[in-house]
Amino acid sequence: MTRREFPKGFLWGSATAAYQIEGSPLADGAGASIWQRFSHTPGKTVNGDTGDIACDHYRRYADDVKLMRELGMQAYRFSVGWGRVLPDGNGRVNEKGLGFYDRLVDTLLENGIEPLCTLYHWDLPEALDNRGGWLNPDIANWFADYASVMYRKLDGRVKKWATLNEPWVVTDGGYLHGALAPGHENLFETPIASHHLLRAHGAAVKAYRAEGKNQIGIVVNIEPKHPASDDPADIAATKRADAYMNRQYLDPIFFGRYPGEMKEVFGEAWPEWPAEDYALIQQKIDWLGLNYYTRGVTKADPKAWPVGGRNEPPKGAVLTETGWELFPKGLTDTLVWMKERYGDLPLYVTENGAAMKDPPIAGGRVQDQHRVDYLRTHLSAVNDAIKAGVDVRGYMVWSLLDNLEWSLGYSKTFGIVHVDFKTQQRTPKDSARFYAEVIASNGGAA
Ligand SMILES: OC[C@@H]1[C@@H](O)[C@H](O)[C@@H](O)c2[nH]c(CCc3ccccc3)c[n+]21
Repeated sequence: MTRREFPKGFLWGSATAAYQIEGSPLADGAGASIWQRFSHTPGKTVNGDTGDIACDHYRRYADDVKLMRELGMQAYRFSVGWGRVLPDGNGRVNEKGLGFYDRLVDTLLENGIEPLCTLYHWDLPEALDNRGGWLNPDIANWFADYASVMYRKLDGRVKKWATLNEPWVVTDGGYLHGALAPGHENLFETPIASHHLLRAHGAAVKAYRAEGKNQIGIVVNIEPKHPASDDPADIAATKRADAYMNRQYLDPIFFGRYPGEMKEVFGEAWPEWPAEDYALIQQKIDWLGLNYYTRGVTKADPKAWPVGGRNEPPKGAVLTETGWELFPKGLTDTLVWMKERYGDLPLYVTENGAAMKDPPIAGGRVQDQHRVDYLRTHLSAVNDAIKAGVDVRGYMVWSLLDNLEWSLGYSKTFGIVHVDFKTQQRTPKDSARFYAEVIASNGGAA
């Protein structure tokens, strides 16, 4: 194994999201989310799986934090269920819901683990969706008011905030293709939801500047896009795919404008927005989170709506269980690209991991060598970006636990810790043991 030096103080942790692990979606006065409704809608998730129980983390959080400590975790990226704290989405605060996150943060700190808090990881309160949700311009204020409740309660103990997790997935999955909650398939709604997500992000950052004393950023998913061939149609489709996924959200935040290709992608469905929106969206942020899993290879295809290009991994590509090509170099390239395009602000890899066909537990072990190999190659890729001068400050593996993989239910497992959903028994996989060594050696074991 080659020794890989990571900077002193590099932050090693794991990531999860509320609806994917907590269970107890309506406990203690919590308001239902759009994922509660979506997962209970027949046909929307594999096997009709829901987050009713998930990893039962709402009740088992103390044991899960103990497990993080045993693995040597230094940080934990979690998300807050908006509806748990504000059952109607705005207005009255549910103290019991807020109390869960208060206790979770204290338990993390007591175990020497830094909490990183994501305010929105896809589980919009149903009550707000009933008022238009991300299609209602008022949501920027609803989100900022909710964010302020969380800042007042947790800021100081939480020193790194993220407003949104992956606005691209929220809109592409939830408003364009309908694969994710709230399940809309509407070309005209999609850019409106995107724009309101960005305005909500800006409003929450602005609210943070009024009362927060630490750092706030945003988490985006980025896939480097490569043309399937040097056919000009493939190259043009690749540019559109890159704009649509990789630049659509960070360009407005850093440059106050959308990529020029967006008009091509959405055509008559692409709206114009007033200058004051861009001023709100362009609030200065302190750090950027990158969720990296794979690259995209784009083949021109007029039927592949709305980009006019479909993803086509090359022949012979090795794929994970979710069909994503193993391409660790894309992680290096993306980190370098983010620094070069958006500036030298602190970057965190806020998600990286893989769904693999894990072998069954045998003798208390899950020998997930494929996942160990995935982590090793991607950690090496992070190290290459650091050596290239990128200010990468931490890495959160996705995910701590096997959990509800959204519409794919429990059929796909990303955890470094196996969860038996019948008994709720946690079993660290070989990848957890490997990751514990990586942390203990500050990357040396990678
Ligand atoms: O799919 C694995 C994880 C999810 O479980 C996380 O909640 C989510 O933040 C997340 N994002 C991505 C990459 C973007 C993506 C998500 C879903 C489908 C296709 C691409 C992968 N993941």
